[in-house]
Amino acid sequence: MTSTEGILTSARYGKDQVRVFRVVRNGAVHEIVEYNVQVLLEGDIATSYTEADNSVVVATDSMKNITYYLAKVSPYVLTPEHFALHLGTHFVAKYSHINKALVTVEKLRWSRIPVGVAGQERPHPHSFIRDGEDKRTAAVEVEKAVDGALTGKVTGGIRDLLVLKSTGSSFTEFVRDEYTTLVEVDDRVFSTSVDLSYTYSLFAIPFPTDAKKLAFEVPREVADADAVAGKARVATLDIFATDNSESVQATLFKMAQRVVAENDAVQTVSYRLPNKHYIPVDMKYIGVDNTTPASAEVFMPIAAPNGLISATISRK
Ligand SMILES: O=c1[nH]c(=O)c2[nH]c(=O)[nH]c2[nH]1
Repeated sequence: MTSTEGILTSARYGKDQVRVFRVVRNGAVHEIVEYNVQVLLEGDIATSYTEADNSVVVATDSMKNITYYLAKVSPYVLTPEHFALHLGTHFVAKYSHINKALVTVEKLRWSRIPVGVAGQERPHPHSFIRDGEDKRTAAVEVEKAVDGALTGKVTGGIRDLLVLKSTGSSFTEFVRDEYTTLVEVDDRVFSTSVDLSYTYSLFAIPFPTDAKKLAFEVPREVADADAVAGKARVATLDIFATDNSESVQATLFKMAQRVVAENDAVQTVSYRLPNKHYIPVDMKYIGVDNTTPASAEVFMPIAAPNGLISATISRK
C-alpha cells in the first residue's frame, strides 16, 4: 500500500560523474579538455516519484548522451562555464516540463609538456601532463520562468589546490582561558587545500529559437570566464606565498579582496580553507630541542582533526 503520510516537497535527479575528454584540432596544435560533468534536472517530475509515472522522466542515460553530443558540437566546449551553460540551456529549452537545469563541470589539469633541453623547453603541440590535482570548477543553474524566460547563474572556482609554506605564518593573541593549550607561535608551517568559488551576477539567456540547432551564445557577463579563472588561481597562490600570515582568516580575506578587485564580473568570493596542522615533534626525551619555532625542523603532519576556515566576501 502506498503511504500518504508524507508529501514530496522537492525533487531533482540526473547523471553524476559523466567523464568527458574532448580534443579540438587546430591543424597540428591540439586543445584538449577532460571534464567530470554532473547534470541535475527539476520540473514537473513529481509523479515519477509519487505514481511511478516514467512518462515525465528524461532518462539519466539520455542526459549522459546529450552531454557527449554537446561535447562534440558545442563551440563552447573548451570553457567549463560556457559548456555548462550551453548544456543547461539545451535541457530547459528542449524539454517543456523541465524548468531548471543544474550543471557542474570539473576540469582536470592537462598542461602542455615542455620539451627540449633544460632551460630552453617549448610547449608541445599535442602532448600533455597532469601537473596538479587541483580542479577548476563551474556550477551553472539555468532556470525557465513560467513565461519561458531563461536566466543563468554561474559560479566558478577551484578545488583541491594543495599548498604549504614553511615560514611567513604566525598565530598569536587568540583567546586564552582554561581550555587553551595551544601556544602562541610567531613562525609555523601553514598548509591548506584551497576550495574557492566565485559568483557572477544573474543574467538573461535568449530562448533558443530552434532547440534542435542548439542555439546559444555566451552572455557577456561570463564571457571572460577563462581569464577570471586564471587570475583567481594566480591571486590565490600569490597571496598565499607572499602574505605574512597572521591567521588563516586574515590570509583568506586578502585572497578574496584581490579576486574581487581584479575581476569586475565577480560579485562574491567564497573560500573554504582547511588548516592542515603540522605539529613539531617533541624530542625533549632524548635531549633534543625541536619544539620552539626557531628549533622546529621535524614535524608530524596531522591528517585529522583539521581547522576549517571559511568566509564569503561580497562586492560592496
Ligand atoms: O590561523 C588559525 N586560525 C584559527 O582560528 C586557529 N585555531 C587554531 O587552533 N589554530 C588556528 N590558526
